[in-house]
Amino acid sequence: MYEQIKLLDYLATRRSVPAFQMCEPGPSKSELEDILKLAVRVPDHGKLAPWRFIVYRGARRAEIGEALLSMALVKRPDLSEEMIAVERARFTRAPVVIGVISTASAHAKVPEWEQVMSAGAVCLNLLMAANAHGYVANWLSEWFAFDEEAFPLLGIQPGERVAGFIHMGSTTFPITERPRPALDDVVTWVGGDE
Ligand SMILES: Cc1cc2nc3c(=O)[nH]c(=O)nc-3n(C[C@H](O)[C@H](O)[C@H](O)COP(=O)(O)O)c2cc1C
Repeated sequence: MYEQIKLLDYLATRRSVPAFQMCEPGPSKSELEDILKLAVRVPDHGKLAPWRFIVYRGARRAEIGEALLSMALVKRPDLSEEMIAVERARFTRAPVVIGVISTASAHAKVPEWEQVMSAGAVCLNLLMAANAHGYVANWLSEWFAFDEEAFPLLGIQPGERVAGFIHMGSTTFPITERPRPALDDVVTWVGGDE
């Protein structure tokens, strides 16, 4: 499992697992505290900590799913049975969901863009910290990350934005690789020699 391997091997094989392939157990509260302590160790211009966490656990996850389903049905009363089940299960696929909330705002010295990117770094760090504790994880957003009508339900304040909902748990599925970009497609070399 991930917690036993060398950093280089980890980075070369790290993968997310789809939330619907997750199961119990998820991290305990004390493991989550350890995971969150690791996650906040990110580059953060100005030491503003322009992000915060909302940890969704236990029975409340099912209540949130029911409420999201009600909201989805108001927008799309013709939702298929399959999508009704999907909406209902949004927060119960994984044992733990952590909302990474960007609190970025205008600042005299630190561009808001940099504050937002720091929240993205927190999300990746959360995936890695979960893996280091033996759990699988996935960084999702989904429609309610962009629908401010859902924010009160999720505990998100006006003006805040969702960097991601990080799902964590265990899995019985094999973790498969996915295609990665070819370096030639994404790298421009400037200067240097062979
Ligand atoms: C900001 C962000 C939001 C994402 N939201 C979703 C989503 O809502 N639904 C989805 O299926 N995948 C979403 N993904 C992609 C998943 O994280 C996907 O499983 C991931 O790209 C797998 O990559 P990895 O195996 O390298 O971790 C999102 C990724 C990012 C970076």
